[in-house]
Amino acid sequence: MRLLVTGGAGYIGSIVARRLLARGDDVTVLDSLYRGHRQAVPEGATFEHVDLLDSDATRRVLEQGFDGVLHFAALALVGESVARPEWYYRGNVVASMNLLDAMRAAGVQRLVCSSTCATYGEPEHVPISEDEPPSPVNAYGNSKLAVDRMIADECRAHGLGAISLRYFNVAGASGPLGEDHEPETHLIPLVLRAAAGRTPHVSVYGTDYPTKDGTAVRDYVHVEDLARAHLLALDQTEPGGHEIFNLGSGTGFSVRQVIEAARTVTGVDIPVQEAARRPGDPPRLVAATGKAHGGLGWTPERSLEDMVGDAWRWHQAHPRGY
Ligand SMILES: NC(=O)c1ccc[n+]([C@@H]2O[C@H](COP(=O)([O-])OP(=O)(O)OC[C@H]3O[C@@H](n4cnc5c(N)ncnc54)[C@H](O)[C@@H]3O)[C@@H](O)[C@H]2O)c1
Ligand SMILES: O=c1ccn([C@@H]2O[C@H](COP(=O)(O)OP(=O)(O)O[C@H]3O[C@H](CO)[C@H](O)[C@H](O)[C@H]3O)[C@@H](O)[C@H]2O)c(=O)[nH]1
Repeated sequence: MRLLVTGGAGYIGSIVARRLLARGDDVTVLDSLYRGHRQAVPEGATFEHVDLLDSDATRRVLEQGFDGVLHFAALALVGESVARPEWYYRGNVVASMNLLDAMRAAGVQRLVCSSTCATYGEPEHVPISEDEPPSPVNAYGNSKLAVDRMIADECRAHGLGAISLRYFNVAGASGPLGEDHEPETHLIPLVLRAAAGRTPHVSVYGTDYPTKDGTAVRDYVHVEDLARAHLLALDQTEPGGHEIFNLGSGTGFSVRQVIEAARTVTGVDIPVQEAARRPGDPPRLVAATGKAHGGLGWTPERSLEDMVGDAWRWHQAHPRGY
């Protein structure tokens, strides 16, 4: 297939793009490089240095003709979204609207879009199924939910076939590609920075959560397992249909358990500093896995130790990132 990958210079998009190339697809990466890295665009992909907020440039890229789009490009920092919500509505909602306009004009009929468990906010039922009413608690989640709804309406009105994949906590690396965010806010890369001695300690945000050890629980999924789900989703879009799938392992790990796994993998007694809760962090987010298993035929295969181990190897090979 001829595919466009928006955000393909970023963490998850680059790894999915590499996998698509490996199965023989023709891949174009569109990225503004605002948060991504030119070096992360996999060899063999065509690169378009374009911002989705530039509607004319976006339209010109789509006019090249594609069988489908995988849409990863987004702003994705919860804290930043609370401080600057207008960036998030523009960068996620307006940018995605420009993409849909350009796809419609060019007659592109397949879309797989990155969504997030942040759309559920602080859910009433955990494990979280796709039927849980969305109720985001920050502008990031609100903007991503708006994108999912916009896509659903586009499908109904204009016959697009789309799948929104709601990732839980993505981690790990894949060959030459890994996680290099600046600023970095995610737990696993920060734990590994402390293990490498780049920071004096890792902070544990909140030790008074109603969980087994008092720290927040998340559902971690390996980026390679996630990449495989995208390939399955791409082949299952139905004209006029929009489906949502939660992507997680179904198992929750606390912050302390993640740090313990990193101590085992690295052999370093990683220093920890207990700190206050990070505002807006729910106590426990774990995916219900039934719909992705039944509907996509997807089950994650890699463990927390695999994620931490692969991220550690990547970190050691790229101590300063790309
Ligand atoms: N990392 C996670 O744990 C996680 C969890 C849930 C959902 N997601 C979603 O997955 C997607 C990818 O996340 P990531 O961690 O790889 O992020 P990332 O920041 O590494 O990658 C995003 C890429 O999009 C590009 N981009 C942003 N705005 C753009 C624009 N207007 N035009 C063109 N390019 C633009 C950035 O330059 C960057 O390369 C996002 O949509 C995010 O919301 C990520
Ligand atoms: O230095 C740190 C960093 C994080 N944490 C804790 O570790 C857990 C995981 O935090 P991350 O920042 O790694 O991930 P989040 O669960 O906050 O965020 C993830 O889920 C969000 C939805 O809630 C978004 O989709 C986001 O893109 C995705 O990375 C949280 O309880 C957080 O408080 C720490 O204790 N110390």
